Amino acid sequence: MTLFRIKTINAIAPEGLELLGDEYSVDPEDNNPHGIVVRSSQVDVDDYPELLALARAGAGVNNITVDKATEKGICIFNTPGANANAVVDLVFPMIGIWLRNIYQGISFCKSLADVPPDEVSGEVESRKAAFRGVEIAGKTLGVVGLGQIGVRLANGGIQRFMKVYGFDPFPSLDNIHKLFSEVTVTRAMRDTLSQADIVSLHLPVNEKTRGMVDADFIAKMKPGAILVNYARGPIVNEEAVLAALDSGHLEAFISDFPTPAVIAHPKTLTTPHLGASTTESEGNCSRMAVGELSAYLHYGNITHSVNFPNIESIPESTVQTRLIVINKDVPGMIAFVTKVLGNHGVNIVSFKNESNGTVGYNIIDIESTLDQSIVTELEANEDVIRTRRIILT
Ligand SMILES: NC(=O)C1=CN([C@@H]2O[C@H](COP(=O)(O)OP(=O)(O)OC[C@H]3O[C@@H](n4cnc5c(N)ncnc54)[C@H](O)[C@@H]3O)[C@@H](O)[C@H]2O)C=CC1
Ligand SMILES: O=C(O)CCC(=O)C(=O)O
Repeated sequence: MTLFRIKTINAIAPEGLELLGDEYSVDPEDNNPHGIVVRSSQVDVDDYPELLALARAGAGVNNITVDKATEKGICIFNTPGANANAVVDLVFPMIGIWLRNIYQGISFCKSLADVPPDEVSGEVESRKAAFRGVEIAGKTLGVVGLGQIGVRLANGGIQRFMKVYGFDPFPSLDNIHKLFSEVTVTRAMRDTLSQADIVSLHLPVNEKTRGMVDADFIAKMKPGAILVNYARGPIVNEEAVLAALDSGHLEAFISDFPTPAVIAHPKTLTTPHLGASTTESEGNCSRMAVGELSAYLHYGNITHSVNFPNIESIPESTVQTRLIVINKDVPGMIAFVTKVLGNHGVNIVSFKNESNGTVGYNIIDIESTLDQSIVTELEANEDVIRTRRIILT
């Protein structure tokens, strides 16, 4: 029997979707789903009246109306780290492609297709000097954003015999602990920028970082440095970058977010938002997204939400009803919920609460059914955002 309707948007790897059992329908055409799995397409949660949760199979959630979702009690997940290796696995080759003039070298080889066969090796040897490059080893890498991707990139730089500097204004302890000790973490961004031959961006786009890479940012970079953007297009002020490429202050701009002006510039290399596009990464993201979504839909448990607190509670076998109360994070809500339930003689087996400063989330296990009238009473409180009654079988 179908309990939950899932809508997929974009190509979601089957490895994850296959984990959903018979209780789920999965349909890209479903316009009234309980859950959504999406990659980079724009999603406005207002378009889905019964939506409970959305999982972004990836890291960035700038394509989703997260603030609206919070107001409506819709849980938004992402899949931290699931595609990080794929990004790192592309950024280093892209830097190498620029430094070693690979692109020009490949075009040159293609141009030899019409040359008589006995002349090809002569042409190769006599003209290859034009494509001489420089090595990654020995260069200094600056990583802006030491999250899942940034830490792997910084460590990868050390493994490639680079000097590595990194900056992050809000580093998580988990990520910092994974950094190799050879990486220098600077307290100010300018100290990373001023040291680096190659600056790579690995931070989210938000109201604080939109346009962050402007003329001032670029002026703090070493003359002749290379800028790499595999984070998000709008973090970079394109005009400032193009001006710096023209003046020579930047040697090159390597980006996953092509625009007409960037593509047209001779000192750029672009890929079509390919950072996460590997079989392995798509499988990882899909499996993680589906796991998060099903734990939420079945049990109300939360891991890796970007707008709700993390919380997990395993129900006792005697529990019949799991009541979820999602509320604004204001004082007195636990007392309010327990009072309403107590007034109606409801025996609480387990009460678990977490908050993230904006949303309070309560998992309340009950050994009986729960009347709709009690839920209605809870929902009448203006600080209650949403409730769910999950019947455990
Ligand atoms: N090109 C692609 O296909 C992909 C792009 N991305 C982009 O890369 C971004 C980073 O991904 P993850 O490392 O997985 O995320 P993450 O959340 O693990 O790390 C982001 C880091 O950026 C830091 N940060 C925030 N504001 C900052 C600022 N002003 N300056 C420096 N650091 C700042 C955060 O503190 C955090 O440590 C994502 O938000 C996404 O936009 C992610 C995956 C694939
Ligand atoms: O799913 C994709 O291809 C894009 C991945 C991405 O940009 C992200 O995870 O933030």
